[in-house]
Amino acid sequence: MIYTVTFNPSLDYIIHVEKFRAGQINRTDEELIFPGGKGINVSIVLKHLGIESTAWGFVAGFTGKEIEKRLGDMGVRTDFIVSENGLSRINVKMHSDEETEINGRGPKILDADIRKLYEKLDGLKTGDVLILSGSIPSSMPETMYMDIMKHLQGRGINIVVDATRDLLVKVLPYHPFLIKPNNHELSEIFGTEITEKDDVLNYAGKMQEMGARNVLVSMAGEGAVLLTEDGQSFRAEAPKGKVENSVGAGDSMVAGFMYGYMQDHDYQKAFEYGVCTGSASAFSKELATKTEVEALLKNSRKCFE
Ligand SMILES: Nc1ncnc2c1ncn2[C@@H]1O[C@H](COP(=O)(O)OP(=O)(O)O)[C@@H](O)[C@H]1O
Ligand SMILES: O=P(O)(O)OC[C@H]1O[C@](O)(COP(=O)(O)O)[C@@H](O)[C@@H]1O
Repeated sequence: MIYTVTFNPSLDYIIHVEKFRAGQINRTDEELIFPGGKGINVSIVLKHLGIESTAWGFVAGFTGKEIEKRLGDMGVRTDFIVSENGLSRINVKMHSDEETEINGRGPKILDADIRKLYEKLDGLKTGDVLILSGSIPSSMPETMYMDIMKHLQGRGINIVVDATRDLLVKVLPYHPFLIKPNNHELSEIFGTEITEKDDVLNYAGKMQEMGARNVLVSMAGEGAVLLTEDGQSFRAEAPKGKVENSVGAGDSMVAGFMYGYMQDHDYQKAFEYGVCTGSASAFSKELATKTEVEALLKNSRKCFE
């Protein structure tokens, strides 16, 4: 069974403003609202690909209720912990000449809420997949993901981590099955700009030396690279298409990779599904559907040569 954990779910409010001017009144010409947060997006895309998962995490207030309701309408199974403190955030994604994002801090999560999460984690079984994804509310320690991995050590659970900076670096000694930084996040970790695929692979290798098993690095419109625990490396150009909304492309990539991997444990296939699912989401207003992913896979063979 697959479980995703989203510490800081959101309602993603996606707006289009023809010409955004800072410091002035701007008006939108299109508004969309979706449940979001990285683990939640992974659960939605897995559902689109035909795989059931359960979305765990913390929700609060009326926004939290709306997130839960919308996921239920999509057929995504949720088992959230309802926090009595504040509101789940609304993250604004503005498309104008550029894409601008303002992500909220999120509600305060109490120790009692965290204990409830650990009760759920204690029910995990050998072979389960746990996907820890996204930021944590600012009230929580940067050791949170590491603490969870430490707690689950030796239980045979495959853990995927998609997070930034310390939250990610601290889990490496606990050997996550997969990490998916983008090249900018990798650059932040190593304090140097990493843009070329050769360099990305080199730094992905350093993340492996620090303990990661498989390292998938996304590079938005430049594609991706993968370094596997059995010593293989893969590179891909990004499939070509018109970008409609790249929010959730990284999460879609994680879902696509896990879907591809679960077919027959083949890393090439996992990588191809990962890249094409990421791009299919970027080329669509909403998160990718299975039909969109498979059409892109068929038409993007050149990207993997
Ligand atoms: N502009 C784009 N054109 C084509 N594919 C894209 C584009 N942006 C993202 N993707 C696809 O989605 C994947 C993840 O995107 P990326 O933006 O790197 O992730 P994140 O959202 O985590 O930063 C990329 O590796 C690529 O396959
Ligand atoms: O938890 P964070 O890092 O603040 O990110 C939350 C945001 O990331 C998203 O999950 C999208 O992530 P990606 O574009 O990186 O795939 C949004 O749905 C959400 O608003």
